[in-house]
Amino acid sequence: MDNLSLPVGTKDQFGAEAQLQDYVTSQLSDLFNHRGYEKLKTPVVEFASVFEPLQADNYRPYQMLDDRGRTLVLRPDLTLPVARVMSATGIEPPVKWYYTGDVFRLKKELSGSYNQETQAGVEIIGYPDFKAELECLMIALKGCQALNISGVTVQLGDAKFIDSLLTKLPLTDPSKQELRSALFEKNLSKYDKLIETMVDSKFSQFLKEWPWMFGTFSEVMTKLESFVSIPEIDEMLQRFRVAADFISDNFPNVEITLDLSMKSPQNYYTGLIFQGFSNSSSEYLFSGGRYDDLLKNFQQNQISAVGLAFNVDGLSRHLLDKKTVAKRLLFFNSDQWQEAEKLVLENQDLTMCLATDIEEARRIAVSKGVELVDISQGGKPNE
Ligand SMILES: N[C@@H](Cc1c[nH]c[nH+]1)C(=O)O
Repeated sequence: MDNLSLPVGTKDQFGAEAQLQDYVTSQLSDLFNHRGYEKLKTPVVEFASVFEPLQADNYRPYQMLDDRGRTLVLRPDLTLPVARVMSATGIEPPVKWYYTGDVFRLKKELSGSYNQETQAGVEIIGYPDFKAELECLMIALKGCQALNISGVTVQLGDAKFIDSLLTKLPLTDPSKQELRSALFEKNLSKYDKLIETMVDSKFSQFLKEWPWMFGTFSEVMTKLESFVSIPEIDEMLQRFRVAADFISDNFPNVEITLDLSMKSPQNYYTGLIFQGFSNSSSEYLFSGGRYDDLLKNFQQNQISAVGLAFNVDGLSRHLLDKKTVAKRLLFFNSDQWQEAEKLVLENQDLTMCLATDIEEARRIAVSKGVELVDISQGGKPNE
């Protein structure tokens, strides 16, 4: 029956999984609040044009028409609406926003991922200094700390690394595009063929190693430092060093990796990009970066911006593996409400059993595999 099934890529959530999402969102909102961020709420439905700057392949949105025939979408991203708000309202930067909400990204069928994801994030608008990136890294890692997530790795990269290098290569534009996609797809036979023509270039050694330019921060940096120096790239390396020192000074247990052949997670990034992972899952915990040009899609003026979003579902699943203590059931008579109410308030692991009689209460306790506490005969629960 169709009315019992859900659209592909969606799911119902209940019990601990759904509650943990609330917990994660509230812990993160507390963190944002304490650091002086202001809340911003935008609609779930927006005009499709707001999201034009996104990578079409990754972010196919759910579409619909309004009553005037204009195309609307369920938002596939929460950063673009912030840029729209800034441009539409004329709110003066600098400003630090936070938000929590769902994004909708149509994934390939059978990909195993869901099309609705909950995010909680911040956007720092109007601060060009690298302090803004460091503040985002601080929030990302403090958030993980507040949720007790251990074994965190931060992967650093730069959205402009690939293009800065490609512009220096003696290749035609179409070949540069091909080289870029061969690198992203890790299609080494295609990649090797494309770099064959550049054996005599001063970049030849680097080009050979490029697909392997990922790994622990110190390994990749050591490799990089031995290659030709290019001013734009030297600046990026300097930023990587500052970010890595900042992370290790403040979070000595966090691992740092560098990936210089990865595709930027979002088209709109223009500088440092970072993503967090835990050693027990391949899902990202948080993802962010600098996006100085995004507001130009909505207005004349360029405004500096950096932000990040936490993957609330991923973080909740992470916590779900560790927790879930079943509650004991408290059976009581209707004239014992006050007593039962007090006990439930005092004992966090007790929940009221609303059964009519003790037999029914016993059946429920057995079926749920939890302990039954019976005060209907005047007894007291053991604490
Ligand atoms: N919107 C980005 C995360 C981000 C927030 N701010 C900057 N980047 C994402 O969903 O991946």
